Amino acid sequence: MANHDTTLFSSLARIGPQLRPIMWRLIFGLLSALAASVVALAIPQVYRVLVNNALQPGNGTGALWLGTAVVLVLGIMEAWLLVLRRQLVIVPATTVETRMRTSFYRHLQNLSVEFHDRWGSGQLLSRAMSDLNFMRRWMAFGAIMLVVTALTVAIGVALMFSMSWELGLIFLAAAVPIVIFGFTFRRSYGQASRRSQDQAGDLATVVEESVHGIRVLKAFGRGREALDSFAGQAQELQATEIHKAKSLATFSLVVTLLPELALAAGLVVGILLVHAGRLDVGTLVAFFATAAVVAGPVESMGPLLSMTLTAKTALDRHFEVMDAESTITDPEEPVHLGAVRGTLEFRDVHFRFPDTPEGTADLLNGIDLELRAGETMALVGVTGSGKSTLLNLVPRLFDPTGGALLLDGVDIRRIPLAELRTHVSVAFEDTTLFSNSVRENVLLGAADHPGLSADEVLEQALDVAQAGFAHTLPQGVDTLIGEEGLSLSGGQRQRIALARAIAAKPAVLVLDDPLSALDVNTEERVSRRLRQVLEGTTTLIVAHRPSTVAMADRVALLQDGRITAVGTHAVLLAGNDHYRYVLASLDTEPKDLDSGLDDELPDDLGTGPLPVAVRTGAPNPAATTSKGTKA
Ligand SMILES: Nc1ncnc2c1ncn2[C@@H]1O[C@H](COP(=O)(O)OP(=O)(O)OP(=O)(O)O)[C@@H](O)[C@H]1O
Repeated sequence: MANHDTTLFSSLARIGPQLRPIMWRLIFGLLSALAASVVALAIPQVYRVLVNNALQPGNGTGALWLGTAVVLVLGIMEAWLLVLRRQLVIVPATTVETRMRTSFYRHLQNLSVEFHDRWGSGQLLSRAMSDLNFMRRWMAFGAIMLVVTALTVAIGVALMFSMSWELGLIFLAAAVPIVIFGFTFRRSYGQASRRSQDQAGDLATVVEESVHGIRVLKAFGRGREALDSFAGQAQELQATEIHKAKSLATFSLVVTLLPELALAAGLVVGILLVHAGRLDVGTLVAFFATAAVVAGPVESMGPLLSMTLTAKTALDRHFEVMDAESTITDPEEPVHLGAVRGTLEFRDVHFRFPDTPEGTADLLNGIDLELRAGETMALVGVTGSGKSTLLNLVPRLFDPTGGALLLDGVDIRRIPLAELRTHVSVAFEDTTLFSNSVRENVLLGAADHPGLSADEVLEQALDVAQAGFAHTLPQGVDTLIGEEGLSLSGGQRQRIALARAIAAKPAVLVLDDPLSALDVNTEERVSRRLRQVLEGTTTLIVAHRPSTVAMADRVALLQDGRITAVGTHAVLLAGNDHYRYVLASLDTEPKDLDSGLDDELPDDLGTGPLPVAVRTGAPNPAATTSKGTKA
């Protein structure tokens, strides 16, 4: 996944296309910083004239005042040019950062579940936030100052040579070890920088996971162990940071000390040259004033180089993600379904996870299953048999490694992804709610429905999922829920997630044990309403409880990667030993008892104006029309 062997220039060059729109402002920023340096270098030349002429005995004070005024004006110009650099680059640099962050986020959305299974969330978080922050600071300051510093040093050294080649040589001699040391510093600091950014990403993952799982950690009293493990990782990061700081300190020592030594040696040689009459005092003063101006940029070489190496690492890390290609892509020659009937066929479907060891049979090893339009099919199998995985294939969260899934006879890989996902709606057992209102969570996947307002769709979905409790929340359906909002019980969360799947009014509904956290009474009511709504919607539902199985028209038995039996509950119960065995092992109690007393809604609400057809096995014209419109 990670390519750590990129060169500094090849890595930094990758930001080129992002910079193109703001290139002119960056160039002007660079020119103003350069002009500030040139102005700073011009000031010593005024000293030279002052010392050689104005300060000579017998000369008037007029030249002294003029010289002082010129130095003052130059000083003000230098300060103004530095402010101008900031103003020129700050907006474009933050614009590039924002653009890159947004496209990073868009790319994350497009990457397959398989990618997200492999990457820690903290690694992605740190790449989206701190790495792009490093990159922006380098772009707005580091890159410009590195060029300006190099040019200032070059111009300053040329000026110093023009004043005295002997003294110039002394300073050049000091530069050689700095350059050699700079190369070794670059390599070792670059590696440490990479290590530290990766470790920071891992640490962010640990924080994210433990905040997410705080209840489990507390309940099992594992807070101490989690803290110890975190502290261990934090110390590793600290060690890397200390290593970085030490290495930067050594480099800074060299780049500060050598010019200082050169300055001392230059002072001795300079005075000897003045004594020998080969150098005038004004030039000697100007030489050392120039050396003082050049010393600043030379000393800033260390921090600037380290900033550049950190930016290189940040860009490498950014592009590692941006270069990852989604394995689940839109078809090159898409087929648009139009009105969807909702037949779903698994044809010799195979699936294995990429990390499955060689020689192991496929998890799904030749699934053949056909769901008729409008049919409710329960999927039953022992735990770990691959039921959830099979469900994930329907909205193409994973693609089969062999065989095909067909919706209305069309391979789903030939249907544009966005279109497929308007036809297929999902509710997972592990419910994810976003930090939004109930309304936004439920209407997340709901498209426009002819003749129905968003509020009506919301009400119907909440009603079917028996999620009327939402109206009793402090701000009703506008109450903020999810991670940063009100905490809901497991059963309440499940019902909101179920309402979300229903509100999308899909042709195919995929439900992964959606009622597992409900108490028996609520489950019974939800099941009854679901049965009414699901008429006309092809539904594949993983069942862990006999009551869920009872909702289905037919049951499919998943065994050893294959569908070994399909039939009604009664027929399978009478004639299939494995089915009886699986059923006997299914839960009869909810995993997270949710009393359901919070929403004692009348049971006889009727089906309301939901566009459902009477169950005939035939397609539901109303539902089909709305889906056709979405397509
Ligand atoms: N992302 C993944 N990478 C690798 N293996 C996985 C991944 N997700 C699931 N598995 C493995 O695939 C197998 C089937 O998992 P799956 O969740 O589909 O089973 P299931 O029948 O739904 O189980 P349950 O009834 O317990 O929910 C398990 O052995 C699981 O460890």
